[in-house]
Amino acid sequence: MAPAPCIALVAATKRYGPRPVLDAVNLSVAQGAFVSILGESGCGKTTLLRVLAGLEPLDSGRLALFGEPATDGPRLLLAPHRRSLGFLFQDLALWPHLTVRQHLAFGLEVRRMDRIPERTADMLGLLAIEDLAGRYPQQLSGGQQQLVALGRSLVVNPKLLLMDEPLANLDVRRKSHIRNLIKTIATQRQLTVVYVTHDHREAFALSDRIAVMERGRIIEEGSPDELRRSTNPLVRAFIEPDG
Ligand SMILES: Nc1ncnc2c1ncn2[C@@H]1O[C@H](COP(=O)(O)OP(=O)(O)OP(=O)(O)O)[C@@H](O)[C@H]1O
Repeated sequence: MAPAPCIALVAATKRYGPRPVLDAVNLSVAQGAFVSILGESGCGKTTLLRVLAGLEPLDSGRLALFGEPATDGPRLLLAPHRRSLGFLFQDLALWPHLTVRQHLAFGLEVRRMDRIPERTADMLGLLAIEDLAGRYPQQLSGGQQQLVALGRSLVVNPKLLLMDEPLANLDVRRKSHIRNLIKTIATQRQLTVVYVTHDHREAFALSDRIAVMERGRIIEEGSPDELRRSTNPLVRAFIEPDG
């Protein structure tokens, strides 16, 4: 039997006002897949991630994670900390009073995981930030802060990683460094990744699958090759903005 999809979202609808921000969204993501959600500002990408993380209930529709019911309409059946996921949101939310090492150790302590010093040291090494371990966020560059936030989301060994524009605000060199790092770690650990971006180049470079969102709906979903061949004018306009 095929393993349950990592994410099975069915008819997810969410309103803050009269117009739905998520409008009957269906999304199925296989375990180990790297999926980008591509769409313009305000189309509902962040809201979708928040629903997956369990930070937002739905008005209607349902979500299962790894075959386990997680959200059923307004009811959260699995709390965020029980969803085996890591997230990296646009606002990095680093804590001014914690050092880099303490940021990495924090999630391990909360989850009462073992071997905290070893796991912390391994993550510092993987991200090549050992020399920053004793620094506070205000003593780090933007790119270094981004690495700390990435480390904090990965150190707890999530099965699913949710990323909301993790490369925004970085210069080209740092962008490419962190993008390669994310892809390598995701492949090595067979992580399932949902990666939100409005940059089609990023989505095509990283993903196995891309879902294009427009006004709260997924208007097309497929492999990068399938999307390149799409005849949907909205999709074409999005992937060829200059063409
Ligand atoms: N808590 C909220 N209350 C009211 N409206 C909200 C709330 N959160 C989001 N919205 C609205 O829902 C819509 C979708 O927002 P969302 O943040 O999901 O979009 P997005 O695609 O992630 O945009 P961006 O790329 O700019 O981050 C927007 O019109 C936004 O103003």
